[in-house]
Amino acid sequence: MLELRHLTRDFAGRCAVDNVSLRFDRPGFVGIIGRSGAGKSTLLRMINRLTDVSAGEILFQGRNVATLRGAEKRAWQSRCAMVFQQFNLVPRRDVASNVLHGLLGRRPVLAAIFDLWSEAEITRALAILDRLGIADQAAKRAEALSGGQQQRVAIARALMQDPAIILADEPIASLDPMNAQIVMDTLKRIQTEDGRMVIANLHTLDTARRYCDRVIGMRDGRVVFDGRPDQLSTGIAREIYGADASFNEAATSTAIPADARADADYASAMLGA
Ligand SMILES: Nc1ncnc2c1ncn2[C@@H]1O[C@H](COP(=O)(O)OP(=O)(O)OP(=O)(O)O)[C@@H](O)[C@H]1O
Repeated sequence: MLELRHLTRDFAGRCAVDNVSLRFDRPGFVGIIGRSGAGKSTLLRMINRLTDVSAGEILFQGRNVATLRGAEKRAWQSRCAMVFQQFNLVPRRDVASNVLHGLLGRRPVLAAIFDLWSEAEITRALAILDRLGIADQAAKRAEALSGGQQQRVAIARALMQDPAIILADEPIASLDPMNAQIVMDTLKRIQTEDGRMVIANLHTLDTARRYCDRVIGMRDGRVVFDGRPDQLSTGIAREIYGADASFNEAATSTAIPADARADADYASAMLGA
């Protein structure tokens, strides 16, 4: 489905991503972990073409998308929607408009300038918000919502693009544990129910272990681990994070409660599950 071949990115002589080759044969929930500066964001941003590649190929269904330009590049960007740590919504616009903005890459310029959405598009945006448990927020300004709600709006905007892949760059790093859980549960649900691929940069090991089918560990721009979460031993984690014998897993914990029934119930209620 997606293959990265010898993907490399240099910034002024410094190699942020160094000759990374990875295959993603089927949709799954992939977590990328590593210390700050390991190259996780640069890797995701290259896949989405927000950052140009210095060398290498990004093959999606056999076609190299790393060299696309103009409309073809925008079409690829709608196939692999990004979700960011800071949500990147338009704060003063209402929630429904923010979700509809997911269609901007596909619209004629004039229709986009005047926000000319069809009834079918509006109905779809509201249905997505409903699915994510935030339909009642549709008319509010995005800035009036909590961080967790804003991130779900960002996910709804991504879904509006009907992407094959969702690239999430530290999607829960700005959220408290309860909201972090709701957002991760939302991404997981989208992955399993829709069969979309989710690739998420995660800053904590426990989240990667809990949600991912596959974990990729990066260090200094290179892939140093690629396996199942149960293969992520403390020793391997040490290697990924470059920590010495004093490495303590708790230091990489978001503290999403591992077994908190009340939180799980709350999350399910919020998701309308
Ligand atoms: N636009 C840029 N210009 C110059 N250097 C950059 C740029 N973007 C990233 N880098 C450098 O590339 C390296 C990898 O950064 P990147 O943000 O990809 O790492 P990361 O693993 O996502 O870290 P973090 O979790 O802190 O975001 C770092 O040394 C960073 O300073």
